[in-house]
Amino acid sequence: MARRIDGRAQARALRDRVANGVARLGEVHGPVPGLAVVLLGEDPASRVYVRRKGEQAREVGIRSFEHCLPADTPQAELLSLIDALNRDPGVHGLLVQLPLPDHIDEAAVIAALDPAKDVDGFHPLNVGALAGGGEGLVPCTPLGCIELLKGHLGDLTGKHAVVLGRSRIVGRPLASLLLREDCTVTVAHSRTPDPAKVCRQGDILVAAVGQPGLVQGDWVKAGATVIDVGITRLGDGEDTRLVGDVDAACVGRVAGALTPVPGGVGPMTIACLLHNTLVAACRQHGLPVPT
Ligand SMILES: Nc1nc(=O)c2c([nH]1)NC[C@@H]1CN(c3ccc(C(=O)N[C@@H](CCC(=O)O)C(=O)O)cc3)C=[N+]21
Repeated sequence: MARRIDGRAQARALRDRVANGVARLGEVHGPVPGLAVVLLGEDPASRVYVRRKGEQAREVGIRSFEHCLPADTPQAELLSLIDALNRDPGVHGLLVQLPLPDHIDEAAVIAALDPAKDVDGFHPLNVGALAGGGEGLVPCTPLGCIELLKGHLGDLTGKHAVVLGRSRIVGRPLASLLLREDCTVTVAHSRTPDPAKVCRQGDILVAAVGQPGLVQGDWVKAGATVIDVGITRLGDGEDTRLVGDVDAACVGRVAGALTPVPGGVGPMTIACLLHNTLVAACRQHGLPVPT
């Protein structure tokens, strides 16, 4: 049976490190890091994440500002809120919850963020910095995947990593991060012929497509480390459950280690958001980033 990689425990450890970093900032009379989250509309799942981010931010000593606006908020109003938060010296990290309602131009909103406060790492300057090997802010979910992999495997040098999915938010930035860790990287996606055969080559396999149970036992090399990024809520009403992109029952018999859903990548994503907020606050004040 595959070992279960405990995302909750690793996320807790990362939050402890962030809390220490925040406390050390206080000792040198640095800023209290602040994180602003903007949410448009009533999507209940998004509200849960926003609340969770707020609670965990406060636990590590980060100030949390939540802006929940109605779904029909005009784009101009959203842009002027972003402008105000860009200028607010108490806000070091700024995140707009995605997806946005149809009448909003997502690219325009992301471009309006101050890249130094863009703790999601979605602004074109941060995307470019990551692709070019520079020092920007890195998207939280891919960063969480790297943390989980290093926590389990240690050094990733020379491992063949297969990323299933090429999204802007996970697949693409994760491929860049794995290259930075000196992996051999293959990206497979919806137009890849025989994706099972490609995935089977991976010492590391990361599934990030949002298709519940897509990855079966014969998609996985024996002993591989498998990270399941997909989080899909199945069912309705009272009777719902979260499922990943990996069919855990059969993959668990082949893989060496596997992240669960829930309790895997999700909690690490939030911990990395807090980490990015600390990093952003330090850089904005010209202070060294605690490690
Ligand atoms: N600008 C932006 N940045 C995001 O990072 C972002 C976003 N928009 N929009 C929505 C998605 C989704 N997302 C999750 C974060 C944590 C869990 C998480 O912690 N999940 C728990 C379970 C949560 C539950 O029980 O519902 C787990 O996997 O164990 C899930 C999903 C961040 N997102």
